[in-house]
Amino acid sequence: MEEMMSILIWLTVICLSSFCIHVYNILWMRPERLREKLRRQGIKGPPPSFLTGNVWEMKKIKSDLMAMKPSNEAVAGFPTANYSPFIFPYFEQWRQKYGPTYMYATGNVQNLYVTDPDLVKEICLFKSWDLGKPQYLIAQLKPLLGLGVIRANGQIWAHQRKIIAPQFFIDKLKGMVEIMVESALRMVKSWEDKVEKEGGKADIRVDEDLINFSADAISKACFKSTYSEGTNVFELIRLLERAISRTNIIIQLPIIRYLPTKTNREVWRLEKEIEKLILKQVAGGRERSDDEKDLLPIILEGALAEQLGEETANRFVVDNCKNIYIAGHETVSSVATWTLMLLAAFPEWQARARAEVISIFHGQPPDADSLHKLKTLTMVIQEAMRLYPPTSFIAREALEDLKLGDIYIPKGVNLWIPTTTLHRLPELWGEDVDEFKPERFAHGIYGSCKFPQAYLPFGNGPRSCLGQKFAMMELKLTMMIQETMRLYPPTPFIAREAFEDIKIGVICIPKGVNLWIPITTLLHQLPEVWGEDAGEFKPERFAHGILWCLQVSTGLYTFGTGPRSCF
Ligand code: HEM
Repeated sequence: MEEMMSILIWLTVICLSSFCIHVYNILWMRPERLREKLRRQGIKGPPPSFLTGNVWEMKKIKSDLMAMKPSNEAVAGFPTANYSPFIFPYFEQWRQKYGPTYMYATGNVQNLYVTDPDLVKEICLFKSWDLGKPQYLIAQLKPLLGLGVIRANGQIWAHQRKIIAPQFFIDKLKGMVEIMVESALRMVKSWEDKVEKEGGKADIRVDEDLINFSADAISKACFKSTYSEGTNVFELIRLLERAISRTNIIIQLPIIRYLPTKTNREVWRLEKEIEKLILKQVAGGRERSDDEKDLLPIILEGALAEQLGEETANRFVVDNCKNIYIAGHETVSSVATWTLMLLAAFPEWQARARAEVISIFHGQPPDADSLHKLKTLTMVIQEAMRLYPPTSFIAREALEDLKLGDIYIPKGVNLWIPTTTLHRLPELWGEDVDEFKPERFAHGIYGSCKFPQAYLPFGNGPRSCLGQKFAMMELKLTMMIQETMRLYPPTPFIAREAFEDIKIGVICIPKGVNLWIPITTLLHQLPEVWGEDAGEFKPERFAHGILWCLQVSTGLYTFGTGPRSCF
């Protein structure tokens, strides 16, 4: 009996120590071996701590920065100043110290930060499946993205990309213009109603509306015919997104995701509900004729034709529905919001973009064929995405040992390309890198900077954004709303009250009198201001900017003018 006990004790000790060795190996030895291989090639980086890597240092650098007041220089540069050193101060500091390519660790995940343009190009254009999306992110975001096209690797990814990509070819997208216009018009109408209801002026949270607009457009593309049920799916996906963001963890141990914590239980419940709803709608959608089919049933049929089997095909549709929604709504709304902001801050570009829209569409509803003619608007959007790319990083993991340029990357290293930094490197873009200059794109992306592969709002190469054309169409259509502003500005009146007796021009205005300037009826269509053809769409009036086309310099009141103008 005693002998048995001692054997049991020994066995327990052996099991426990091998478990501890295993955990120690995962948490420290494995990343340390990767670091050693990188160090031997001359790659440097901040020294990591056990368990947390460089996370505490990142937090400290950030909190030190937050404790300081923003410099006047940064404030003065708004809205185009470089924000990257404020949001990711650790990356900027380390880049100054260790050069354009350095290593750092987040918990037990070993990373390589890359801003060397040649290496960036190699990474993006690398075709082998040995380079894929980071595995730890796949695990962390599994309930949200499953094994859909955004996170999948290897054969599974290739299958999905092959089926989904054709749905975003230009001939398929043509049919979506109508859907997008419908969503955009609904948004503008809601603004007009609000302005009217609130007596001629209203505060509008444009960013929130644009998120709803882009979500609306994606919902309709996926679930055209069962749109209202589709909206429910996307509401649940938003809840799931929020729940997952609460499970952010530093140390990557798979077991944490299986513990029945409150958040994990909520995530599991939402996952099930979403799956049930999507499959119900896809089943209904499949019964429709080919012409009326929505995106998801088409994807499902593609998956079945690839002989993936019913269960895998269902999984494929559910995951990719979530993927398309997540990839496509906040990215588009972020670019749309920044573009509107920049157009408001740079009225000369606003006028040029508007003139172009009017000259091409003559007040007619937009169609897909004419959208590509909007050269100025395209330049403006491209410059907005350079200054404010919605995706801050392109991420990859070496799934096998591989060589990129002169660097040997051991299996397990994660590569991070910071687009926000690459888009602001003076050595690539010139000394005016922080200025809003859409004209840098006058000869396309290839003529825009010394190393065009460093312009990565949509990524580049085999994993580049599938929805790029869809997004550009959506963005151009959103911006076209601007075009209607001269004849139909969202604010019909500019209102002021005289708080004292004052003199304006030759008129004495007594205290208490309210002044109403009717933008719509008078100024934007006034023949004395715009000429006898005031009521017509005439783009050429903006050919040399706003001031040139007006007979009085402040006739374009879309955003107001002077000290109380829209900022
Ligand atoms: C302005 C809007 C958008 C931006 C800036 C954007 C940006 C990106 C970026 C940076 C990537 C990763 C590229 C890489 O890792 O190399 C990506 C991937 C992807 N995007 Fe977009 N995206 C936008 C809109 C959309 C829309 C509207 C959709 C769908 C309707 C979409 C679907 C996808 C998909 C499916 C992928 C994964 C592709 C793959 O891994 O094979 N995106 N996007």
